[in-house]
Amino acid sequence: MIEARDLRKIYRMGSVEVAALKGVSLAIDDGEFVGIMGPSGSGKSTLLHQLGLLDTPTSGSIVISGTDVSRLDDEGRTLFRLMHLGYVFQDYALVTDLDVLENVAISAIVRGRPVDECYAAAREVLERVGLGRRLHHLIGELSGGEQQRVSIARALVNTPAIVFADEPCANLDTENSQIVLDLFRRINRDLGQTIVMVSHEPWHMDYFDRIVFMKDGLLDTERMREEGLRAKQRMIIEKVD
Ligand SMILES: Nc1ncnc2c1ncn2[C@@H]1O[C@H](COP(=O)(O)OP(=O)(O)OP(=O)(O)O)[C@@H](O)[C@H]1O
Repeated sequence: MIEARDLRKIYRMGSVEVAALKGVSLAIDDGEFVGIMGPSGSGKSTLLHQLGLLDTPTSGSIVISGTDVSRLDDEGRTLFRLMHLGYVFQDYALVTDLDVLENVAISAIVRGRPVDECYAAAREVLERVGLGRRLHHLIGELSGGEQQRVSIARALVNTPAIVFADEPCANLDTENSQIVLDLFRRINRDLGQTIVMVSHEPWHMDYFDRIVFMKDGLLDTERMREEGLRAKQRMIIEKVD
């Protein structure tokens, strides 16, 4: 589904250069729920932004569903994002002048689908995230957790190949974070939705199929090996119990 090779990203600010990614290669399979974790400043968001075509790497290649997206021009990237990818951000990024249903439907409308079909799809996906009774509420009338569920519905309405989520629980309390994570887990299991999510909360680890640990702009392979062993041990202990 996603194959990234030797991704490097250097941010330049005047004469200062920050190497945020120093050669990251990874593959993500169809239907995986992958967490990107690691300390602050390790390059998690930068990696997500490159994989999600929200930014362009300094070098390296990314192939998504067989398309070498690193070769696309700006227009091609915009179109690819629109047709194949969905996004959930920590600040929800919803349109406050529109109601819940419109916020989700508009994402399908801009893709050129017939308007009736877009509203039907928006209703269906809002039911799925448990907001079927909030269709005509304005965004300001919803809790943070509900707003994040609207943005998840918006990300899903076009049945994207991959949903990218950058710290979607950063502004939520534990209870709402749990609701959002349970929802992601359910969407992943029921729809086979591929999800790539950045998080820095250790308790989120239980929700992911696999975790990509970052450290100082590189994959933290040592940590990944340790966590893999820990998971294996847990499985053995559960079997013995
Ligand atoms: N637009 C930018 N311009 C310059 N430097 C940047 C930019 N974005 C990120 N960086 C730098 O790149 C490095 C990686 O940042 P990134 O945001 O990817 O880390 P992160 O692991 O997501 O951190 P956090 O958990 O704090 O969000 C950091 O040193 C950061 O200061």
